[in-house]
Amino acid sequence: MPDQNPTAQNGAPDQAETSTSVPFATEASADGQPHVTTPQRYDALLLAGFGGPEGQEDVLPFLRNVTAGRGIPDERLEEVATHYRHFGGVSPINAQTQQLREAIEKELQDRGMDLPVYWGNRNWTPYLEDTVQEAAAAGHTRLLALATSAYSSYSSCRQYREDFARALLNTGLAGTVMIDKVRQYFDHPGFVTPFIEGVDKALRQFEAEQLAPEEIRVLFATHSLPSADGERSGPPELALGEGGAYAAQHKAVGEVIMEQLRFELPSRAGTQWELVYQSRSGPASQPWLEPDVCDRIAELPEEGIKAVVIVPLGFLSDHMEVLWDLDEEAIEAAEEAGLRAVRTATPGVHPEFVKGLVDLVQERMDAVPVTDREHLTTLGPWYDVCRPGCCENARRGFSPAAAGLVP
Ligand SMILES: CC1=C(CCC(=O)O)c2cc3nc(cc4[nH]c(cc5[nH]c(cc1n2)c(C)c5CCC(=O)O)c(CCC(=O)O)c4C)C(CCC(=O)O)=C3C
Ligand SMILES: [Fe+2]
Repeated sequence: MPDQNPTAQNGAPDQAETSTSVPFATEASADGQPHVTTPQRYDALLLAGFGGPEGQEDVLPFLRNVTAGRGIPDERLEEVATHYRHFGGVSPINAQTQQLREAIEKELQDRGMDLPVYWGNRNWTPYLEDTVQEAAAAGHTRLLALATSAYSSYSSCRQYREDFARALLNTGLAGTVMIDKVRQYFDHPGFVTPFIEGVDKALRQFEAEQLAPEEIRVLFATHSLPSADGERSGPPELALGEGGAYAAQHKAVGEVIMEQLRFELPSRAGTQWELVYQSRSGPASQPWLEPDVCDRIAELPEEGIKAVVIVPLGFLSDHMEVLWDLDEEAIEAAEEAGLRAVRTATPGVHPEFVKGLVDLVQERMDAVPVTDREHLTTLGPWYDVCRPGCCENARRGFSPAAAGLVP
């Protein structure tokens, strides 16, 4: 019998979960193609979020859920706890995911699409497991998931797929309910447009202050990962090396944003950009993706930089990683370095982003041919169905995952 414990379970998989014979290959992947080529009838959407604490007493249990079995040192957890405590123990992420859910519901309604939107989290209530059970009880058995994460890596893609598999196993719904997942949307115009607007606005501000293009640096910031997870991000056959598909996707999106802004204003050709990482945890002995945003900011004055545009490229909303690690720490690093600094907006519930997400759902239901799928980089359009071995966790063994092709 699978464990019925309703809390998030990030620990070692139990016996039932290590079996590779669990039927998670969905109908959508049955033809073995990376893209879904036959129209699909989904009967509900599953918005899969990260989750965050709702009060001081939730902070430690939440952090334990996030880090279970992941070897994050206690000092780091205590430090991260103070970030949450500073905001009354409440992360804004749950309210933001709820707003996104409402915006998606409205967009679906406006298009006459009859799909209920269920919301479940990885690390806090409402837990995915309870949500899947609720959807099934209401008769919804063909779920299309949208995760609040645009890129490929264990933390940002596969872990959600493992969460889905675990939810199905723990509720006894594996084989009854299927969960497919919308492709990673890092290069979908709906995701990229809000960033283009934000960087444009910030550059205009600095340009109006008579800063030369060469004196402005655009820093695209994303969550750091253990280097081993970076290397394994994306399907193994792509073999993208250091940083893997995760870094390659961010760099490709950064390039598209800058190209667009230089096209609008050629004088911006002198403004350079780079990809930086934030929110590193893990033991100091373990290599993580670098450079760190604050370390880079400290070095920039020597390179003649006077202002930085800090772009939260890896995130969807202004949650704690943005409000603390960027708005407090990176902004403070810029002040110490004597740099002007602006942090640009996240997609949030920008109408283009919401429309883009619903376009992705529609594309999947209609099995739109790959040649007609919106994508702004040569890496895309990303796979509908994750390939075997995609984004595997370098630190733990195999766990079954839904929404992927079984080898
Ligand atoms: C790639 C990535 C994203 C982006 C994709 C996505 O959005 O999914 C992301 C988002 C987020 N990360 C968040 C919070 C945390 N992440 C942690 C820890 C970790 N994140 C990792 C990666 C990522 N994380 C990793 C490799 C770890 C190490 C432990 C592990 O291997 O799992 C820890 C533990 C303490 C610490 O180590 O910092 C916390 C508290 C919140 C919620 C913020 C809020 O509450 O408002 C959000 C949106
Ligand atoms: Fe994180």
